[in-house]
Amino acid sequence: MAQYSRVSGTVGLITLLNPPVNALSAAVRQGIVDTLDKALSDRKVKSVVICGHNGKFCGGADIREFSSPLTGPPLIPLIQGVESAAKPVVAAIDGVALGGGLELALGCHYRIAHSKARLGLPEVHLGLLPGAGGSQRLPRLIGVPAALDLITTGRHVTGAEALQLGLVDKVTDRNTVDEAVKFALSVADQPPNSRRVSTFPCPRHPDLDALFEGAMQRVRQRARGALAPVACVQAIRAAATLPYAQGMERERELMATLFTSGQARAQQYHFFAQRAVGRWSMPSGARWDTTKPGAVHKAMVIGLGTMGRGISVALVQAGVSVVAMETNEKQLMEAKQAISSMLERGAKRRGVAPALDKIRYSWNMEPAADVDLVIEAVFEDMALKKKLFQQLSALCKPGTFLCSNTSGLDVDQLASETRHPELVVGMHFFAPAHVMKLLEVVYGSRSSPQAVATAMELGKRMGKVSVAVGNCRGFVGNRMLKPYLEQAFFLLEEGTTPEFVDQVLEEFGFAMGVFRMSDLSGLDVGWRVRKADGLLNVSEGHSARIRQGCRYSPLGDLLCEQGRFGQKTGRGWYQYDKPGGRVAKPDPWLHGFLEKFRTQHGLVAHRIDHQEVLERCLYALMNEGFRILEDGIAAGPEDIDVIYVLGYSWPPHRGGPMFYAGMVGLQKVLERLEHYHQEHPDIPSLKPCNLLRKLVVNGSPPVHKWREFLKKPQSQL
Ligand SMILES: CCCCCCCCCCCCC/C=C/C(=O)SCCNC(=O)CCNC(=O)[C@H](O)C(C)(C)COP(=O)(O)OP(=O)(O)OC[C@H]1O[C@@H](n2cnc3c(N)ncnc32)[C@H](O)[C@@H]1OP(=O)(O)O
Repeated sequence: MAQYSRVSGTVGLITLLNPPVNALSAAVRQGIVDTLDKALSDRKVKSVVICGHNGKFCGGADIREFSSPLTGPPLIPLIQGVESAAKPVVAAIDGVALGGGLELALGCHYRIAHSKARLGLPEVHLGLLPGAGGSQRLPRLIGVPAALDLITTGRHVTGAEALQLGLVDKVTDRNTVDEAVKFALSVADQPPNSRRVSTFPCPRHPDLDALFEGAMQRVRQRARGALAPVACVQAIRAAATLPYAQGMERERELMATLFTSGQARAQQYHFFAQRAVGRWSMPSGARWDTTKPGAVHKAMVIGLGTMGRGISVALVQAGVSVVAMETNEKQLMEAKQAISSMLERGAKRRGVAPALDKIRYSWNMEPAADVDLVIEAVFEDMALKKKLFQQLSALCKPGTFLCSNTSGLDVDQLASETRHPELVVGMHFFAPAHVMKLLEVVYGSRSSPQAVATAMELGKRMGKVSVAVGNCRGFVGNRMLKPYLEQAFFLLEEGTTPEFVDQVLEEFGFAMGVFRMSDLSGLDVGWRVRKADGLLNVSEGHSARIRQGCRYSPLGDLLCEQGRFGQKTGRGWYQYDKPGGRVAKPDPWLHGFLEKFRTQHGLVAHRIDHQEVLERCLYALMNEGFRILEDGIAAGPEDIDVIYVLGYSWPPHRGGPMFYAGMVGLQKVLERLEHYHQEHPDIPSLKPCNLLRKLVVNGSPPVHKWREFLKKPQSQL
């Protein structure tokens, strides 16, 4: 709804009221129509201010309403009504003005913003475009290049940047509504005719064709296969080339296509899933809303390789004092330099001073005695980590949380080395740790709810989306990755090439196909893990393609034996112009090697098509996701999907693997898995999991109902 009052004698004040972000629900839209009517018909009112309750202007259209038939006054004519008002209307922008919220402000005749307010048109992240006139008014106000940037990236700008762009008329550090009222008094006598943005000509640009071509190329590269960014560019092109009314018609057409698309549904699901994972629970019955996190003022990071450096930066940027530790003095010095420059670059980007005084460096463990939390980020070696946890347990003050940045080792084993296993959790960061938004928080069988709450909260302070998951090999993300990688290797054995597999996966929307990714992260990483797992030993009398009773592809191991570790050695699944080179080129040597391998093992290459690559890689991965749900390692499909989109570059417009399984149809996923498992009975990951069967038997319910089919955890509280 919206509240109305008259202030300072002649200013009609409309306050949007819909906590927490004053989204433009049907009731709010009706409220605006009614209160604007009141203000315009009140003779004592000379000008109008629109603001939001509780320091937030407006978070945009109410996204929850998009999944049911639209009711209440539509937004486009409402904003048109504001713009055509005969009395000056001023938007007082505090907190946020996003999406429809900013579009409403663009319909006002003046915009006054707090310097720290955040303004933006983030609809592209919801699979939409700014469809309430935003795509037509913004370029008219700030020019085509700036509008292209804001609308296609969905990025937020501060009030200060908005002023530079010409998006707002004034910024203030004082009370925004008071300032807006003063401003409204000052313009009360000025007819708003010349202030209607829809009547502005779009600022000219010397080479529109080149500008739009470049923009189209960028969006297609950034989000392969996503419809919304392309539609955003098309809508802005309409603003630049057509009269306003025709531009609005084009905006409406493009929006109608997006609005009902599966991609929009997927991206809106992802929006709410990111928020839902914050409401975590553990099998013990412990929950986010009944557990208080411990205070973390000071933390220690042990091991300053790539991960440790990124974690240290993320902690410092979150305001935590850090002791960064590394035993090797040379590495410690290198790390210090690298961390300082990362902090300086980050501070420059955010327009603040670098908090270099928040971090100190140590080559020994002694400072651990005085910290609230330790994150170890040493080499992925269980024996090494165990020893470290023993030492920490003896050294730390009572109550210090001990966290491991392991990407898949057993958290319970680490906890069992300590005197207080309840204080131990996994904090699995993703590289680069100061950039990537995902954090897997891994609870072991003895982790206390408070330890989990502390890690979850710390992740949030670092600007991450934290997902609580159970303890198993690889946790959620890496456990699901295993069958996906395996399928890709098997497909090579059976007849295809790394280029074709990557092309299919990239067309699906992954930023990088599986082989390019493997070259980037280094083939030796998985090789070392397989060695530790005893997978490199061929049992006597058995084929090299069977290990531990299941089908196994030795291809990755054979490449490693040749020193082909990927980009860093200049050779891997592809060839590069030099070690460290980034441009992957098909490698005739590898094609020959694959042929030789097939001959050696009596394999006859067959034609593998696009569908088979996609289905075998993705359905095997989804199948493992269903197993993870069945095992209670993830509390719900949203947790898995958020992990995959934020940590494994699953395309957001496909929602995540579990959401995508629902989009494809669970029946179809089951049938195809059955088909492939029949063809390859020696690949257990292709055997459809029971939960998938159970969901299909129960009519393939939508993803938000799957939790009803999961085993209920037994509360032990
Ligand atoms: C037949 C077909 C016809 C088709 C034609 C159709 C034409 C239709 C025309 C309609 C035109 C509409 C055009 C406008 C579109 C939009 O405006 S889309 C929305 C754009 N806005 C956003 O994307 C902003 C989303 N929100 C945020 O980014 C953040 O929430 C925030 C505002 C920056 C606040 O962040 P923070 O303080 O961290 O809080 P959160 O935890 O994120 O949010 C708190 C709760 O509020 C919920 N929420 C936030 N925004 C919205 C929203 N816009 N709608 C609904 N709900 C919202 C959020 O989910 C949190 O709640 P919980 O999920 O319960 O935790």
